[in-house]
Amino acid sequence: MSGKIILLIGGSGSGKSSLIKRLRHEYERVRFIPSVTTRPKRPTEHDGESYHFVDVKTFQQLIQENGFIEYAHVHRAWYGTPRQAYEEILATDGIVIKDIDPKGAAAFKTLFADQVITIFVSVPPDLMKERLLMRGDTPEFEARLVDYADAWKDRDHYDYMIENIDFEQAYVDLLGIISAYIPGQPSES
Ligand SMILES: Nc1nc2c(ncn2[C@@H]2O[C@H](COP(=O)(O)OP(=O)(O)O)[C@@H](O)[C@H]2O)c(=O)[nH]1
Ligand SMILES: Nc1ncnc2c1ncn2[C@@H]1O[C@H](COP(=O)(O)OP(=O)(O)O)[C@@H](O)[C@H]1O
Repeated sequence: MSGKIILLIGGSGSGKSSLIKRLRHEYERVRFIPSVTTRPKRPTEHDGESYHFVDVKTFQQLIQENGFIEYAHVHRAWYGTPRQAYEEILATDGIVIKDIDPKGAAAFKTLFADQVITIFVSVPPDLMKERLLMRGDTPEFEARLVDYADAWKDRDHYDYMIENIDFEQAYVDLLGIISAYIPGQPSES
């Protein structure tokens, strides 16, 4: 297996999804496989784009069928990485990017070792709070900030760290880390 998995770790509102969205827009060879979650869908989300939204019973069934590479309980919901789609990409020289919680990142490193590149996306807590409020996240808000404080303590465990204050700069920093792994040129769209 020669594919690469880029994992973005960071608190809610650190900008992981925005960085992934921009990268996918510019580099069509970078794949994104939506995870499966029991979290309620946000008004701006569509099923099958950011996530596949399922109920807890369906999630449990997928666990029993060995449908996940890893799964974890984060912020009151379950999240799982679909096994089949990942294994297909990893069997080729594909590149896949995803955001994941620290436990999931550790599981990926154990399973796929050097195929995995972990990047911690940091953001000052006051900006994070502002962005979450702008996104309309009021419930579970404090829990998300506490989780970020925990993740920050472990930031040295990751291969790289980028700071997302200015989005363009953060994106350039991300590209600087991963462009060597992206085959071909940016897409023209
Ligand atoms: N372990 C694991 N964590 C995931 C997966 N998908 C998303 N996450 C993480 O779950 C947390 C919550 O994600 P999300 O509901 O999108 O909230 P947001 O980070 O506030 O936008 C984040 O830390 C994600 O990186 C997955 O498949 N497995
Ligand atoms: N550098 C930035 N400056 C201002 N707003 C940002 C920046 N990065 C992300 N955002 C905004 O902050 C909110 C949370 O970003 P998002 O990418 O959803 O974070 P995450 O996926 O890490 O939870 C979104 O509304 C996004 O547009």
